[in-house]
Amino acid sequence: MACRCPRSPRVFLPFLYPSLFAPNGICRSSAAVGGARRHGSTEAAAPSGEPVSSRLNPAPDDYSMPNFADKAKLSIYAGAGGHGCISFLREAFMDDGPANGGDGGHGGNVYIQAVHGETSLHKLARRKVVRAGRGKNGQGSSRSGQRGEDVIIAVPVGTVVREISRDDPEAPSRFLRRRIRKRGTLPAEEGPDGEPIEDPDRDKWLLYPGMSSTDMKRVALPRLPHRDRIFLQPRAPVHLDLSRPTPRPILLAAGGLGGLGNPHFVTRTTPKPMFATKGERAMSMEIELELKLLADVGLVGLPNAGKSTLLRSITNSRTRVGDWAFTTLQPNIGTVVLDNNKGRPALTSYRRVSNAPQSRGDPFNVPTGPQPEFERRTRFTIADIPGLIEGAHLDKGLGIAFLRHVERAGVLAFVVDLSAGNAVAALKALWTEVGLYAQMREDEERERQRQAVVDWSAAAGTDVADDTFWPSTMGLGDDSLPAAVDAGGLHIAGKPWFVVATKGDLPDTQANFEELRDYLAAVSRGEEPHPSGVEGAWTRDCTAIPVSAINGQGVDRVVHWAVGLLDG
Ligand SMILES: Nc1nc2c(ncn2[C@@H]2O[C@H](COP(=O)(O)OP(=O)(O)OP(=O)(O)O)[C@@H](O)[C@H]2O)c(=O)[nH]1
Ligand SMILES: [Mg+2]
Repeated sequence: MACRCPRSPRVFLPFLYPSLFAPNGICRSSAAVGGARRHGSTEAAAPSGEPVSSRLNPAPDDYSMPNFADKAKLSIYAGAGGHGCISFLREAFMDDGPANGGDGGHGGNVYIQAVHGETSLHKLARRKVVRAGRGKNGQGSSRSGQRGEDVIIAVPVGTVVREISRDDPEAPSRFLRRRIRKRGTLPAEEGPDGEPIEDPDRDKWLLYPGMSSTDMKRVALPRLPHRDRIFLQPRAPVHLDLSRPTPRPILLAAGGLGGLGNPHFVTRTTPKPMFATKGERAMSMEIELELKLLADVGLVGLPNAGKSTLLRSITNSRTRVGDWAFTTLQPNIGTVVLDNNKGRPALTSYRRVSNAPQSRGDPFNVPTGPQPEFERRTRFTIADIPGLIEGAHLDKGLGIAFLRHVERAGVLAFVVDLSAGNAVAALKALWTEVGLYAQMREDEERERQRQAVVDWSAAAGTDVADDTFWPSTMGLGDDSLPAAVDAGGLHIAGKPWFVVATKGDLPDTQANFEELRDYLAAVSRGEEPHPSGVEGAWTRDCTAIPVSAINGQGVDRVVHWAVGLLDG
């Protein structure tokens, strides 16, 4: 019986209806599979004329697609402190015993920690709200309330955390209290008509519920005792660049202090205090998380150039491959194993181990004895991102935002299809987009730094003492962007790079390759400017490696060359 599925344009079929191409698909027709999927493929054909699927030339439905998100916005709420308790001992023959109200428990803190094993922010993007536990109220018989539960937000290594806003309801009264402590009393001009303004701490007290309203008005409350915070709230705005795993969680929002029970206020004149303090209200914060994958080599290319096939050919990745543009819709990371510790390594490579102190204010930079300067590299990672098209910076195609995942790569590999027009023009177009992306990032970073100069400390509820302890901007990586903010695009153009010329197996590609090779030789000699046009960019040894990734030919050279550049 004839297939009842309409014959759509071949290019879109596998993308929209991969099930039609499944080995057991209902409407699978050999014409559709053989024709739509293969673009100039040189693979062996079965006697029926249908191409043989292989790992490097897989069916469109033969791929793995883990959940992935590289951005997330979170509202985080620290826990409020539990209230102190007003209670008196009651026992047989003692109906009016001493005060024995317990203290309230402190609120839970919210921390963040970069850990290996996390690869995406999709769970956090869905979660949206993170709340630490509230401290429990104190109880009679001097029983203190339980502390609220802490929450640790686990993020992948490579995550940048930015504070958007914070709300600390305790900040104004903490600020006033600090001034009172400094000057002894509130300045007269701060009250209306020169009257001293009402005690800002009045609403911090809990009064015994059995008191009459007149007693409540008349009760003489002592001065709120000064209490040091156990956890110092980081200064606003928080900016963390977690480009390494953090050995300990980093505090984002500190929980409120628990209230004090009535025994704290026993004095000779007030032996039976009918009051206790409330727990502090919790602070909340809006943060933005941005994941910049940390791969050693980043693949950059036009759509359909063969990036994913190349990744499959040198790693065990199961990224999707297809003969249409934008097959890849999210970044994929593959690992090239140089030494699986089972015999002779494929390649001997050493990577430099940084002994230098980590950048600005890293509180975890505890030297742990002498370290070797080099260590053996047993593997390296490659990131494959969606294809870039000309005008991607104007949001054409999938835009240029995915370049953030190769921004921190040690080496860039430009993948150019030799069968798809002039390779030199393609390379220049790619570099133009990369250059514009670099410019955009630097502008963004400059703007962010300009905003961070504003002193938010009083209004934002910062604990003054923590200025000395915790810088608002902390980079845990040597390559964090702020250092390169005035780099004029060099933070990307300064990286070592090379070109992988794919589909070399197709006819009439040799002349194209030779033109590309001659152009790169001229760039290396300094006769041609760097394709991005950036002054001082890396042009030391620009080369093009011809490969036929679909047949696995020439790809070993890509690995060797990449390792050579990574080793420096
Ligand atoms: N003949 C030949 N075809 C290749 C080669 N490399 C890839 N292809 C084919 O080119 C098409 C596109 O390959 P992909 O690896 O999906 O290309 P991509 O650059 O990842 O594409 P996007 O994900 O859309 O950016 C597929 O049909 C591959 O089979 C090659 O070396 N030779
Ligand atoms: Mg792809």
